[in-house]
This record gives sequence, C-alpha cells and structure tokens, in this order.
Amino acid sequence: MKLTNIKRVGMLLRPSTPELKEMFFEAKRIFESRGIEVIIDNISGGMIDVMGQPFEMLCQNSDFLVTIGGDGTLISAVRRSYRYQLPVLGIHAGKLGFLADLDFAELEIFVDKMLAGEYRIDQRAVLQATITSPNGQSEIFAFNDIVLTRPSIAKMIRLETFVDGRSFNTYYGDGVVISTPTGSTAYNLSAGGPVLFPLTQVFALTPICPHSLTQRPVVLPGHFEIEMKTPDASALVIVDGQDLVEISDSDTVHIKLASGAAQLIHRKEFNYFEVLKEKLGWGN
Ligand SMILES: NC(=O)c1ccc[n+]([C@@H]2O[C@H](COP(=O)([O-])OP(=O)(O)OC[C@H]3O[C@@H](n4cnc5c(N)ncnc54)[C@H](O)[C@@H]3O)[C@@H](O)[C@H]2O)c1
Ligand SMILES: Nc1ncnc2c1ncn2[C@@H]1O[C@H](COP(=O)(O)OP(=O)(O)OP(=O)(O)O)[C@@H](O)[C@H]1O
Repeated sequence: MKLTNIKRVGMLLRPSTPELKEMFFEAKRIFESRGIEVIIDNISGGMIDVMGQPFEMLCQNSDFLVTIGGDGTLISAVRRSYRYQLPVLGIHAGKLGFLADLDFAELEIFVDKMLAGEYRIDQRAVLQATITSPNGQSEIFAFNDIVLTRPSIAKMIRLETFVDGRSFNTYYGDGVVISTPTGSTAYNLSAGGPVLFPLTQVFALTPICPHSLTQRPVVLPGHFEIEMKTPDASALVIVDGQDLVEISDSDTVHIKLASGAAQLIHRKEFNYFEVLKEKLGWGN
C-alpha cells in the first residue's frame, strides 16, 4: 500500500513533555518546506502553546499521522485512530523505541524518500474485544494487547476460557495476556509468551504467573474467537496498558482479531529481526 497525494499530516506528541516543542517546529519546517501542511491535536498543542484540533477532527483532516515520543505514544495514536484507517509513523523520542523506531535525525531524509515512494506500510493485526454485560455491549480495539487480571494485586483470579464456543481452560493465577503479533514483544514476552512475526494473522494467549505446572502460552489462528468469564469476582480488562475497564462476574469478554488492520509506516529497509537484535538483544 502507498500514500498518494499527501497534503496534510496530523502530529501527536508524548503527553507532559513540553521539551518536544523544538522537535515539533523542526518537523513542521521539514514537512512544510515540501508542501505538506502540519496540524496538531489539541492536547499536544496545548502543551507547547500551539493551536490544535480535537483528536477526531485531526484524524478526519489528516492523510497520515506522525507521533513524536516513545512506543506508548505510538500505540495510543494507532489504537485511537484505528477506525480512520490512517497510516502512522512513529518518530523515536523515547527510551526503547521498539515500534517508534525512526530517529528524529533521519526524518528529513525519510520524508524525501516517502515523497519518492521509498517506504512501506505494514498492515498490523489489531485485537477486537466485545464486553457483554446485563446493561449492553461495548467494543474495544487494541494494538498491543488485552490483559485480563485481578483487581486486588494480593489475590489470584480464575478465568474460564472458551475457544470458538468450546470450553478450553480455566486459568488460575495473575491473569492472561492476549497479544497481537505486534504486542508479542511487550507484556506477552515478559510473561513467557512467544515472539510472533508482526505480519502474521494470529494472536497469543499467555497466562501470567499461572499456579499450574501445565498451563503454557498458545498461539491461535486469527479467525478463532475466545470467550472469557470471571465467575468468582470482578476483573480488570487492560487495553494496551493504557485504558482500563472493570468487569463483573456476570460479564463476558469475546476477543478476536479485528477485520481491518492498523497501518505502520516504515523505512523501506526496515528489518524486524535487526530491530529485535538492536532493541531487545535478540540472539546475544
Ligand atoms: N511486565 C511487563 O512487561 C508489562 C507490564 C505492563 C504493561 N506492559 C506493556 O506495556 C505496553 C504499553 O506500553 P507503554 O509504552 O504505554 O507503557 P510503559 O510506559 O509502561 O512502557 C512499556 C515498555 O514496553 C515497551 N513496549 C511497548 N510496546 C512494545 C512492543 N510492542 N514491543 C516491544 N516493546 C514494547 C515500551 O517501549 C516501554 O519501554 C502494554 O501494551 C503492555 O504490553 C508490560
Ligand atoms: N496519548 C497518550 N495518552 C495517555 N498516555 C500516553 C499517551 N501517549 C503515551 N502515553 C503514556 O505515557 C508514557 C510514556 O510514553 P512514551 O511514548 O514515552 O512511551 P514509553 O513507554 O516510554 O516508550 P519508549 O520506551 O519507547 O520511550 C507511557 O506510559 C504511555 O502509556
């Protein structure tokens, strides 16, 4: 997939970091000197004294989004803009920069390459969760992961799990991580789950500290749907480590891969295994 006729880019900055003002103005200069208008969301704008637009309006008015921050800023932008199907470029101004991997110093050269068509847009799977309660249904999307865990850190949680309508397992421990291929190198990795190549159409279901000798992570095909219930108590549903929903013992959570994908802009030469090696020490 390629971007055509780029007119306007929507920028988002890491929250509570007014020091990014200088980078924003330099990025604005780079885009505007090439005929691309730069707009900013009102939260980032408020932080650096620049007039911004509400997030939804920014998405409607942009051809693609650029985040300046870390992986958290990029994850948040991808999740919140998902329904607008906008490509997102993450500029690394954070600590790890696993996903937001374009160094700011490379931006000017990269923009010229983009305008010459030398870039790629990866289609990354997204999770969709439907929470059903006696009061109705709500829909959630996640770019990295959905975690079901206990509200009290001192207690264990029991999670009854069904796969494609059939009883599959009852997890007993700290909870589970349901991860996209993109999120597999985040919480899933810490919980002992597998690294999933980011362009695969699968998801991982990984228990967190299960009190069992037999419960292991599983990788499921993208067309499977899992259903989870917490029969004894309430539970927390954590979305990309950033949003939180509390569910009760009468609620059910259905999770599957969403029908659409998120779109990440990368350098043409982007190599996943090089990033794994450089950022996470893969193979060292
Ligand atoms: N024990 C853990 O490992 C743990 C606990 C809570 C949350 N998380 C992860 O944090 C993510 C949210 O990230 P954040 O930046 O908003 O929170 P954060 O500020 O707590 O940082 C989490 C760290 O994970 C890195 N990270 C995020 N997504 C990644 C990915 N897909 N691959 C490799 N590294 C990644 C970030 O760069 C950062 O260093 C959640 O989706 C969850 O996966 C991990
Ligand atoms: N738009 C946002 N709304 C709310 N919280 C956000 C938003 N963007 C980022 N955050 C949070 O701010 C914190 C710092 O974000 P940042 O983008 O620097 O990610 P990070 O986790 O530090 O990644 P890295 O290790 O690459 O720097 C994270 O905990 C992230 O969840």
